[in-house]
Amino acid sequence: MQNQNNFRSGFVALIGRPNVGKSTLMNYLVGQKIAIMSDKPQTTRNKIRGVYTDERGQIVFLDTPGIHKPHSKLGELLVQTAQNALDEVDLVLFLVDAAEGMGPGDRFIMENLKKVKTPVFLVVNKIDQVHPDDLLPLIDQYRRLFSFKEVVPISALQGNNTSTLLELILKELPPGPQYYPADQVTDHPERFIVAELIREKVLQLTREEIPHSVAVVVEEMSKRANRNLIDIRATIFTERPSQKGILIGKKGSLLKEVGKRAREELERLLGSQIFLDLWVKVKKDWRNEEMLLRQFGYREEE
Ligand SMILES: Nc1nc2c(ncn2[C@@H]2O[C@H](COP(=O)(O)OP(=O)(O)OP(=O)(O)O)[C@@H](O)[C@H]2O)c(=O)[nH]1
Repeated sequence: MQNQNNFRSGFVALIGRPNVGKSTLMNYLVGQKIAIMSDKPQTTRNKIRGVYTDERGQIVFLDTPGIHKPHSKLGELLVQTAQNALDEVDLVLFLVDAAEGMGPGDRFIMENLKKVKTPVFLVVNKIDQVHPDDLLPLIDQYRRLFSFKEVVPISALQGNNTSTLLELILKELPPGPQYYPADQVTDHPERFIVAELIREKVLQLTREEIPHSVAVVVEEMSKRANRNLIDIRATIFTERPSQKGILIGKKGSLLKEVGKRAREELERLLGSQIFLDLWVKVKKDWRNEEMLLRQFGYREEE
């Protein structure tokens, strides 16, 4: 039984330029291979979470979209989301890349952070790639521009100093409840990737018959206790009933094929057995409604 009085919990936003290692850190801390890592920037575009739990407390990580200068209405929405997220959390982790050094993107983020009241930790990642002598001058550079509550150098890839980071985070969080069961995979980064992957299979199999406006929402994603199996329930939204018919196909054959291809690829990607439950629904004019945009994960238009 956890001691309710000492148990701490709260929400922590992870921010940083693309490629600084946010997903790697989340994966390391949460202990599962969840977010897809890649060398391509902007793989994690929407607001997503990982949950870390131990006997001391629970940290709910919000992997906010990168704060960058917006180019479209949806882009603005994205930056606004990031900004709102930062105001609502208990702590902000600002991740930077020790090997890359400080860039204009970092300065832009620090300018935005000045508008936020939440305490900020500077997390200097990829220290395995720099000489220790170069670390202090780099940290000084950041410190001159912003007043950080803590500065923690780490290697998310190798796990160096990550336990210190956890300790400092937990110290910063208020006493609170356990929001999520310890073994639940919920609202994880891969939801977005799962949705994108299903959408890709739909487009591959339907060609011109289904327009690119088709949207996929992952409604539920949970890991079965003590088993390497993830249950995923997802809905494919089309604009017209006729498209729904096409997507389902004769006796459900097309939908079945979409599900089969998506499942096989997801199993490879996530290294886990997948039970995929796919639905098709008609949602008229979803593109025009902001509410639905939210639901669909603030996806930026190509
Ligand atoms: N050497 C080294 N490489 C790292 C470390 N952390 C992350 N990387 C690498 O940096 C690259 C980007 O890492 P991600 O975790 O995908 O970065 P991200 O910040 O989540 O990127 P976006 O999702 O695009 O915003 C990957 O190739 C990682 O393997 C680290 O501590 N050391």
